[in-house]
Amino acid sequence: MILKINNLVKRYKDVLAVDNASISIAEGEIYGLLGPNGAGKTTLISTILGLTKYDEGSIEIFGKDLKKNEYEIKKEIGIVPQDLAIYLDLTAYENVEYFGRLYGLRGNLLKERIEEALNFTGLWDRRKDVPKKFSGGMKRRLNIACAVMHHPKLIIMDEPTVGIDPQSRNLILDSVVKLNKMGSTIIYTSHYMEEVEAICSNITIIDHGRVIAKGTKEELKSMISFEERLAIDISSVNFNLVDGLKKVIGVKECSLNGNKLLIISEKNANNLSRIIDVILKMDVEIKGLNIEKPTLEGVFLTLTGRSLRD
Ligand SMILES: Nc1ncnc2c1ncn2[C@@H]1O[C@H](COP(=O)(O)OP(=O)(O)OP(=O)(O)O)[C@@H](O)[C@H]1O
Repeated sequence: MILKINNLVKRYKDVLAVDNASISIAEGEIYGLLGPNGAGKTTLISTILGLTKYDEGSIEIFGKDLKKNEYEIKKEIGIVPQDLAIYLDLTAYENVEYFGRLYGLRGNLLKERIEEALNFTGLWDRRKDVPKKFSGGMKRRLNIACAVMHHPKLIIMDEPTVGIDPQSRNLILDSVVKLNKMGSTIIYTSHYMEEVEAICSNITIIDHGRVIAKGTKEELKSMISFEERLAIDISSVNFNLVDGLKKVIGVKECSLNGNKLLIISEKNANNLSRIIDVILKMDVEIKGLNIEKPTLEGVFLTLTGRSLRD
């Protein structure tokens, strides 16, 4: 395991920010930490980085106790914080160079890594510009270039796509996948479930400082996929249709709302072709069909009764 958090507790006076959390992350993963604002993601990350002291539990990184090996461990971690950590008066190139020197890189290796980091964040052509002239998304990308240019074993990204344009967002998501392929394990925190769904292999969902669910995307979704929902737009209303569809094996419920049929079937009913057959035999045309799949947002909603978004 690259990171092992056991029964971690962190209190800020009366606020229990992390409540007995246990998380294990294997090498090579893009691991998603998903939770709404205030769930405790940032606190969890600062304890992993040794920036915030915790009250109970333990943290092991690269198989070593964090408290006893903090300096050695931190050298191998790259952090992309929520707040920008770049120098607005230095050029993009000088910013990455500055961090490279801090990590102890010199000479040709330093030059290679600067070029690599600026290229894969899409900023090489803007290397001579100062970030004062950059958009929010470009500044965020420069932040990433600075944080990862030393090829750390573990990269922690704290909501790197909040409030930025879609082009920068896509570039950042692509660069996360590239960094992972280049050998880094990545912890990615977000409250955008579609991002976590797109890039993460394993996910922990936290709420009010507690781990409320963890597993692969499929495992999490199967927690709520005890039924399958199908919405069908039809050309004309035929009331015999609902009765006919209710007789199809596996159909639990069928209702008609205007020209839209909603059919709920048991999980793995495999009855789509039978359903279509029944509709077409009644001379009703199918205008559209949508199989509603379970989402991580749905998992969160089912477990907490609330949406992930503010
Ligand atoms: N320094 C602090 N002092 C007191 N309370 C704090 C402090 N930092 C965080 N908290 C509280 O701890 C809880 C967890 O906050 P945290 O910032 O870790 O959540 P988060 O999931 O990262 O949210 P966000 O996405 O908004 O950053 C919140 O209730 C927050 O108000």
